[in-house]
Amino acid sequence: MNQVSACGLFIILFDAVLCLALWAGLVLLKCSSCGGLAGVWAFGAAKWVILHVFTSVLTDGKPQAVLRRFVALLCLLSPVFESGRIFMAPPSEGYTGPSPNLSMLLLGLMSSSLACVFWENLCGDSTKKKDNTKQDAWPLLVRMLKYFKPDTLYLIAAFGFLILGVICDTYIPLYQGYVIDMLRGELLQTSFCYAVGQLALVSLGSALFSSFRGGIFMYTLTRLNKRLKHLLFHTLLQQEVHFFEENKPGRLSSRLHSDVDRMGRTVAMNANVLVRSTVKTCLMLTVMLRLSWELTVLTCIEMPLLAILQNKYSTLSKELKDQMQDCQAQNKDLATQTLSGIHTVRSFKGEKDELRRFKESLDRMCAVQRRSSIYSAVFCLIRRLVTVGIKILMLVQARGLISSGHLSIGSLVSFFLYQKPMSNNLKELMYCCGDTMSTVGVISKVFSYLDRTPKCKKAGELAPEKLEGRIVFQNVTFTYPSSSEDKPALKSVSIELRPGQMTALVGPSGSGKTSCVSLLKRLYEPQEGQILLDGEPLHHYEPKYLHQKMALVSQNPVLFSGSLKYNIAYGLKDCPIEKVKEAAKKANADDFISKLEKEYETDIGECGGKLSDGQRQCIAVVRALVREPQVIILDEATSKLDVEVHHAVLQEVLARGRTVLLVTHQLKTAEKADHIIFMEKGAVAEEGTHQELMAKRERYYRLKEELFSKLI
Ligand SMILES: Nc1ncnc2c1ncn2[C@@H]1O[C@H](COP(=O)(O)OP(=O)(O)OP(=O)(O)O)[C@@H](O)[C@H]1O
Repeated sequence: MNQVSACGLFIILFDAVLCLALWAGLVLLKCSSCGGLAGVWAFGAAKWVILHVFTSVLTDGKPQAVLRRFVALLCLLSPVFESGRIFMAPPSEGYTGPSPNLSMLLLGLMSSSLACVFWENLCGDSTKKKDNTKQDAWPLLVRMLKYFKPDTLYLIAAFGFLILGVICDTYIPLYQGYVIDMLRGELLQTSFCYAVGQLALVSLGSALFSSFRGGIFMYTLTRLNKRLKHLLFHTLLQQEVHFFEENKPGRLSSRLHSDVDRMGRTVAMNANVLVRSTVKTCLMLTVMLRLSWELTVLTCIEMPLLAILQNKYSTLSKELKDQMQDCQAQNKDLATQTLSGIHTVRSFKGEKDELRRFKESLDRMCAVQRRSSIYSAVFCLIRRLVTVGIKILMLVQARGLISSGHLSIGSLVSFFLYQKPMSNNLKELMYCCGDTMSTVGVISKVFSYLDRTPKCKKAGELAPEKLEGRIVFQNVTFTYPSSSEDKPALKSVSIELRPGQMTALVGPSGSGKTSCVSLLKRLYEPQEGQILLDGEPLHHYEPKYLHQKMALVSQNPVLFSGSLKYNIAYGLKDCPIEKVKEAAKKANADDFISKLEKEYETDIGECGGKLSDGQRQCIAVVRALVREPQVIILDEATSKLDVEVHHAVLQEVLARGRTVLLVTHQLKTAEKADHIIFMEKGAVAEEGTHQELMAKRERYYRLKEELFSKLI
């Protein structure tokens, strides 16, 4: 930074020398002008080249961007200023160019240096960051606009009404000024009535077109939201199970609802504001320049100052908005988790802990909100100060113009009537740019979900009419995506499940039983080895067919709110009630269902909360049976059933030569199994019939006892 300041100082000195040389030359040659505006621009351009070379020499050919900007400012400020002066000067006055004046030289140097310092301090640091954001933002915004394609006609109508409304809006203050000027008694009554008529017409047009525009925009936005939410939900449902382990439901639901709403609203509303404010600003600027260019220039000075302020504020508030969103998602997750697990929280007396965690999360959110409100207050204060200062200058200028007869009172009133909406337009423009940029984060997150390709194998098409149900695990090794690679849940597991037989997977907690089931249901894919169903790899089968032919009943089945029939026939198209009843009878569930008030139409409440654990398991068994599967997996599925129901279920599932896989912790609950596979630490430890394994176990305990007694 010091090196940049030193170079800047040298550049200023060199520039002063160049300017002095020019003016000394002019004085010596007794030239009264430097060649008019063309001369000023030519000198500016020549100076730019010389200063650029000088800066390159100073910085060994690698001038910093800030120095390049400073050089450009030093060389171009004077020509731009002089061009402005000609443009504003009355046409009668001839232009001879700037006079050789030392104070003008100093003024030019000072204003360039101040402008440079002001710009670099306020915007310099973030320029690079912003450039990147802008680069990322454009493709996202363009892509977002593409989602409006099906609503093109609505949009054309809405923007058409918008432009018509804006045109009418713009002329309202002008006609108000005319009406005020017509109030003087000496003017004709008809002229007054004509002016009032014009005012009424544009006011009516403005109201009519604006309401049409608003209605059509809202309708278009609703359609867009519906489309985007549908698309996002569809994409989410395609993702593999691991995705849902990484992304909490609260966060996904927040993306699906608030984020999609926000991105649609922001882009649609801001496009609306952008067009409206741009058209309005151009029209108003034309009318204001016609009324008084001096007052217009003063109004325009306010704009860059407010723009810089707004820019800085938008960058800061974008960061805070992102933080705020994360805090909100975290809060939502915490609340959902606690409320949905209220039974566990209550039974462990965890209310205090949960309350403390929730309060900590709220505190974090409050801290972000506090920072946001401080920034907002400081921004408001500075903005107000700038606005008031400019207003005072305008009043002083207006007094001079009225007393010299260049401005009428009606025109001044019209001007002031334009001034407020004009600065509002600019504020809206700046706000909508900032707001759009701050929504880019949200848009990119939603798009990242939309673009995500599920990490599942391509769905197969195999759907044979007849399925035997022979399942073979061939050297299957599997590690959960969220686990480290050296901790596989299954290590080279090779097992066979035969049709017409019940095979039991027995083992202690964490031995890998559920992992086998998850692979069978294709919730995950093994890293090594393969699983064959009737000799074909599982992923060759059509997913819907596979899940229908291979039904899972888990220990804690998930039921949905709705009727019993809806839950039993879940995912099946046109499943008649007779079929549902038949399956319920097989699982001994028909008895308790027929005693319910509305039988199969009874609403079982949120997550089946109105049923007992055993009844929920029973419904899960019926849900599996109604699909008429060839393979049934019972993962501790009958642990909460009565003994008779348990036996009835086992008998039923074994009927029709089905392949049955029973998953249990204890050997004794697997006594009905034809074949038992004992698992330990993710591998098959032993295999055999119930008697064989029990005999082995008895031998093992006997040996242990003998050894123990010998030792004693
Ligand atoms: N979603 C998961 N992410 C990471 N690791 C997991 C996940 N689920 C299970 N594991 C790990 O995989 C290993 C095998 O777990 P698995 O659930 O298959 O055992 P299990 O025999 O079914 O246990 P239990 O009888 O208690 O259900 C364990 O070490 C466990 O920590």
